Amino acid sequence: MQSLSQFLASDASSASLQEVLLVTTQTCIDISSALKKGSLAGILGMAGNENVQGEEQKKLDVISNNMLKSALLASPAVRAIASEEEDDIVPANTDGEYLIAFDPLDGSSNIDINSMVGTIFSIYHQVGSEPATEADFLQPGKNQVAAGYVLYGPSTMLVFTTGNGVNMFTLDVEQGEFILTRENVKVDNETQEFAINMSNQRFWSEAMQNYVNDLVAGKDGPRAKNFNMRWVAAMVGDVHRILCRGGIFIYPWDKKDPNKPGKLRLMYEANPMGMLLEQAGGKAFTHTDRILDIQPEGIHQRVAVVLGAANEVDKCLSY
Ligand SMILES: O=P(O)(O)OC[C@H]1O[C@](O)(COP(=O)(O)O)[C@@H](O)[C@@H]1O
Ligand SMILES: [Mg+2]
Ligand SMILES: [Mg+2]
Repeated sequence: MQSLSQFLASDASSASLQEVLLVTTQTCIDISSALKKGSLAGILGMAGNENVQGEEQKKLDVISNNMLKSALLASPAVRAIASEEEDDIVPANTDGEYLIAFDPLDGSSNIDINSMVGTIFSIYHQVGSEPATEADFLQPGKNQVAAGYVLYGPSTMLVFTTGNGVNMFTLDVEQGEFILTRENVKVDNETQEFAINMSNQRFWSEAMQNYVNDLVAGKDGPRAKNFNMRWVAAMVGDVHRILCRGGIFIYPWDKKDPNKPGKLRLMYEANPMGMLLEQAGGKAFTHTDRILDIQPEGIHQRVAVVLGAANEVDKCLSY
């Protein structure tokens, strides 16, 4: 039974990257404990604010953001952070080597129904020698040195990569540490399961409507096989299912709100999940581009996402 710190020591990560990963994941253990208390701690419900993207913040969005922020800013290895719940980047230590972007609580609409949520993180090298600016964060996802998530489900799981494959850890609640429980996860090239929010169907491109119609047509349609559908409403839960048993996840471009051509955030959601999927042998694209190749224009940028089983992603894009 290998603990996270033992694993990291053998994973060829630098001491400072190990430090950043340990601080991040230890804070997620604290977030997990807070989530377990739920209503008893008076932490459910709305915070009464909006984030920079005009989304209403839940109390737990703010609590988990503040927990990660204060832990990471105190770590000497951290140069700056960027968060879905912060308007701007927050500089940390001038000698820090790493930039951390995170979605402190993904799927926060699930909190009030006691369903799956998670924390997603993405780590880059600081490039310049000056105090960090937003421009330092605007690196394509292929520059990530590590990426992962912590899923707060029936058990709390850590899934991450440092570019040497994807490994899964389960929180041992008694010991308060993550234990390696699944090594070198791979996603099958083929699948019969898709995830998309069907209620947006009328807003999608014609090509996306045709693709999903053909999935739903099952054995009687051009794909000649039946597909199952799942939607957790937390990307972290949908991606975890794909890493565990395969599938394709799509949050496509839609015309519902012209200011939001994609819903998911490039830096906090698409890039870290894209790196995980590629490391597991899958693919991650927008409608046209490999997600990890996108040159970000802003830290809160949104993109369309098609990720999962390699052959199914190719099939989707071929429409
Ligand atoms: O409301 P919808 O359309 O089901 O969208 C769900 C998607 O939105 C997100 O919840 C956005 O994440 P946040 O909770 O961090 O804003 C994704 O995790 C998820 O895939
Ligand atoms: Mg999210
Ligand atoms: Mg969030």
